[in-house]
Amino acid sequence: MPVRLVIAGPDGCGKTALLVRYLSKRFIETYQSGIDILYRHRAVLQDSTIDVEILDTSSCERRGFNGLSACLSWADSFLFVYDVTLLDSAPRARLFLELARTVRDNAAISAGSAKERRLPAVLVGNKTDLAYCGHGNNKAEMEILSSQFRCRHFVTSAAEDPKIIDLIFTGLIAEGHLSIGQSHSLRKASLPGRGQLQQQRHSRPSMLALREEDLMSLESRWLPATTSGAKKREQQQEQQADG
Ligand SMILES: Nc1nc2c(ncn2[C@@H]2O[C@H](COP(=O)(O)OP(=O)(O)OP(=O)(O)O)[C@@H](O)[C@H]2O)c(=O)[nH]1
Repeated sequence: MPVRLVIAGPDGCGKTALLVRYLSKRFIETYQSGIDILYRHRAVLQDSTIDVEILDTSSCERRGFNGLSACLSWADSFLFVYDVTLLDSAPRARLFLELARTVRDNAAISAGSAKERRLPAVLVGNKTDLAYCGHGNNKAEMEILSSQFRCRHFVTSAAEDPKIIDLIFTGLIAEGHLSIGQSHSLRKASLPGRGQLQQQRHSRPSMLALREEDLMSLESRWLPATTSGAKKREQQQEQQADG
């Protein structure tokens, strides 16, 4: 049974760059954007090989709460990426973590299992090589978040830090592999195939039933944060282009 890993985060934070760096050891300037891609990979960890499926998501915030929930409920572990140069990363990362927490808790309730003590997730701040562009000063907030959700936190650069990226992915795969026996009943059986993933990007696939109050409190915060985040990023990109 392969370990399933989902990579999520705001547009352009470097999700694909991190994954490509891990898989190919290379950094490429331009990647295809706007589609989900499922990678199948065989990881070698301490003399054993582990099959891994890694879903590189796109347009996470625009697809909204339900679309992202469906991906999260498929996975064994999560990698949430944020861009260290942006000011509004902490509240946006919190939404991703809260959504993952809600999905996992509801899956545990449905399966009659105990809720997990810690989230099988890693929070990764990317683009440290661009910190001169105006570091979002998120570090303390991110540390608080990672301790609240009991997940690890790293800052790195897909452009410059291949060793840390390798450690992040191999650690998460090893963790997923260890926990798979306990938690596989919490997963959804399947994810749409690659072609369908592209077609269904903005649709609302079936998902685990979420409690009404969780849904309202999370979804109401999800949409405004998305809009303001996208606006700020556009403004920052314009400023960088002008400068
Ligand atoms: N300088 C620098 N640029 C980076 C780094 N990581 C990614 N980038 C650049 O940031 C841009 C976006 O990277 P992607 O990997 O496509 O980001 P993404 O999160 O997959 O984007 P979407 O698929 O649109 O959500 C690309 O131009 C990358 O080359 C980094 O660590 N340093």
